Amino acid sequence: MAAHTPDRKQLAPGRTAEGAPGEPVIVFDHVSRVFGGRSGEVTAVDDVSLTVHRGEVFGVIGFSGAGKSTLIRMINGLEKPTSGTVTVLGEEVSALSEAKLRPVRRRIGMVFQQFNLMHSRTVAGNVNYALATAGWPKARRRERVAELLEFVGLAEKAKHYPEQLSGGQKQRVGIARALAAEPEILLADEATSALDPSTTSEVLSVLRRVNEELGVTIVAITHEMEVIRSIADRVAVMDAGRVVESGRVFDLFSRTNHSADAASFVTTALKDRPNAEEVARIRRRTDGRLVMVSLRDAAAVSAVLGTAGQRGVGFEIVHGGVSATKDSAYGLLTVSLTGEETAVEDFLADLGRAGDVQEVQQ
Ligand SMILES: Nc1ncnc2c1ncn2[C@@H]1O[C@H](COP(=O)(O)OP(=O)(O)OP(=O)(O)O)[C@@H](O)[C@H]1O
Repeated sequence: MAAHTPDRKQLAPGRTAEGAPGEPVIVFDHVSRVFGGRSGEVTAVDDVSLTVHRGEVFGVIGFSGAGKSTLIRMINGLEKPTSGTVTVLGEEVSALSEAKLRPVRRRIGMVFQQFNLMHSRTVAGNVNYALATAGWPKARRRERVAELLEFVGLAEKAKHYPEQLSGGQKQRVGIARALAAEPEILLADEATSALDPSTTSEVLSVLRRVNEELGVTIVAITHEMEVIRSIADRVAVMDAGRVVESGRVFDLFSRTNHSADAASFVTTALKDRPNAEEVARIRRRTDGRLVMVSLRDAAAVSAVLGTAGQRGVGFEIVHGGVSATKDSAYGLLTVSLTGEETAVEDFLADLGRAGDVQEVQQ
């Protein structure tokens, strides 16, 4: 991609050498969006403040209706806040007229759940059209189209029409088109929600390369935990318009003490936590004390579990799972502990130093 991107390194350097995030590129400051309707008002986004830094992949996750689409649409000015400000690449987009928004929008690409390709144009034609719209001179477009299709692995499909492609291939064309004019930010609106699991991973790996190789900042909204797990650095969990939890992906997945609002989403989405029905089933066959232990440091937790026998504590792993995020493995085990109360207390204190421990309440 170097041919037309001589200043790409200065433009979008991604993280610094030390791994610290770049400067803020998207800032939501106390943003609310209220829609009026016949059946009353809906607060789609409710007092959201968050910052996305250059070079990161920021995920926004939540159930349908949580306000994710409204939030992402405010980044490129397709939606305006009712109150608060949205600043993107240094411009307060929430205050800009359509005409003044145009140059900012050129620096932001977008991919959609339903791909939104033009069916009467070939794959190359779709990408070329985006370049033409962005004002690229004809002489430079052909080479740029080839470069983009090469990047998304579809060089040999240039002359095909969208209907001849699989869902994953269509979305890769969507990504090539979104990257055409060298955006600094890419917005992905449920980019993999229409795809099956294998094509989802193919598209996610292209998005990861867009971030890592081109240094493009990505905001991905999704209801799929898998998307967050595999590409995001940080995540905000939305519920009823509010951000109920945010932070590094690993921290969110490995924590047991979620706020009440976030807990309902997180426990539903993460299968390593027993739901109420599973807890009831476990309780029927064990009368031990049930605790959830996060494996932030699996070796440390294993070392403590290994001392159980000699301390007179019996333990059984009754539920759990270990998965990989973008950076590392995390896991959550539910164990049933039996033995003298003081021995169990003592053991739990050590376990709490190795991991994050929470008593199962239900
Ligand atoms: N233009 C609109 N007019 C009225 N209400 C709207 C409008 N857009 C969104 N809403 C309402 O705002 C709330 C949040 O919707 P939004 O689409 O942002 O959520 P979401 O998390 O993206 O959900 P989904 O994945 O289903 O799109 C919903 O209650 C929705 O009905």
